[in-house]
Amino acid sequence: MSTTQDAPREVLTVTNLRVDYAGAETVHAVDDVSLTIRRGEILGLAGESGCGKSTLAYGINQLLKPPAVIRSGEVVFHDRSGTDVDVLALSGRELRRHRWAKVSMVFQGSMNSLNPVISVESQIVDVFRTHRPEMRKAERHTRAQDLLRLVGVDPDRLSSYAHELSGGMRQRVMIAMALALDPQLLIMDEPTTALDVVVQRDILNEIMRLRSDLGFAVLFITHDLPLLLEISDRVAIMRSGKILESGSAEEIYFAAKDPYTRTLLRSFPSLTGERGDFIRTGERLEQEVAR
Ligand SMILES: Nc1ncnc2c1ncn2[C@@H]1O[C@H](COP(=O)(O)OP(=O)(O)OP(=O)(O)O)[C@@H](O)[C@H]1O
Repeated sequence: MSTTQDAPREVLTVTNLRVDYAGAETVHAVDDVSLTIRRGEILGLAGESGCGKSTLAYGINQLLKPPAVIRSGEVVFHDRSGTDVDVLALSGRELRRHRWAKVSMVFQGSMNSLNPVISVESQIVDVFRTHRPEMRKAERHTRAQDLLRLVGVDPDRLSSYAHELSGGMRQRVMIAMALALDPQLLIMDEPTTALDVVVQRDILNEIMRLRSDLGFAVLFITHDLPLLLEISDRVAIMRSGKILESGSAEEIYFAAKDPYTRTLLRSFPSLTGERGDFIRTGERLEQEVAR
């Protein structure tokens, strides 16, 4: 576990964040959002396409590019050392360091961002060369092997190139890279959507196992509410740039307050049928993978 006893309970606080896309017609993509991510939890963010989930995720990690404009608000990262970091005030080297080492991201398309002409090892090792220049070559190699093992990929694959790996393996490599510097928060934006169901389940199991072994928090973004209810400790529902409500997965499932959340729940037959009795512990995930 990487958390220390004195580490703050929260890992990230977003307060009144507003992000617009400027243009002929301004889009208020994130509209006065406040949310807290607790250390070590999986916070699920659900909402229909276009509601602003990705804009919020990019905003949290200061990855937004024009025409996106952060109008107001604050994003504070609470480091395990006890230091608070004003993320939106970071720039240059400080910001790059923050992104890999403190908060890292895995996207749906991440697996396609592996460089096709560089081996898996060189790409993982690059993270260490940049961020841990003091590491010796042998140490970088051992750590790269460990990381692949951690995400369920044979370390022999270090010498492979992206085209020699399946989609699932490539996404696992991206998760390994995201974990390379022991971040305290992992933002995952539809990380398994492009994969087939069995591979998706496998990787989700892995993420849950790693989370409990390593203690990082996860902001998990998807439009797939049933999946989110299964894996999340808490769930936040987003619509038209706003967080409508948030609560434990059980609260959202059994006692959603907002009519929109109830409509969203009803729109997934798997949640209302016999198989909808979700079990969040991961047991069902394992059963499904075993089947
Ligand atoms: N580059 C851009 N320029 C203008 N508007 C944009 C841009 N990117 C996103 N938007 C708009 O901002 C709003 C939020 O988009 P965003 O991609 O954050 O939503 P989302 O919930 O992540 O959707 P999806 O699940 O489809 O990725 C949408 O109305 C979208 O059309």
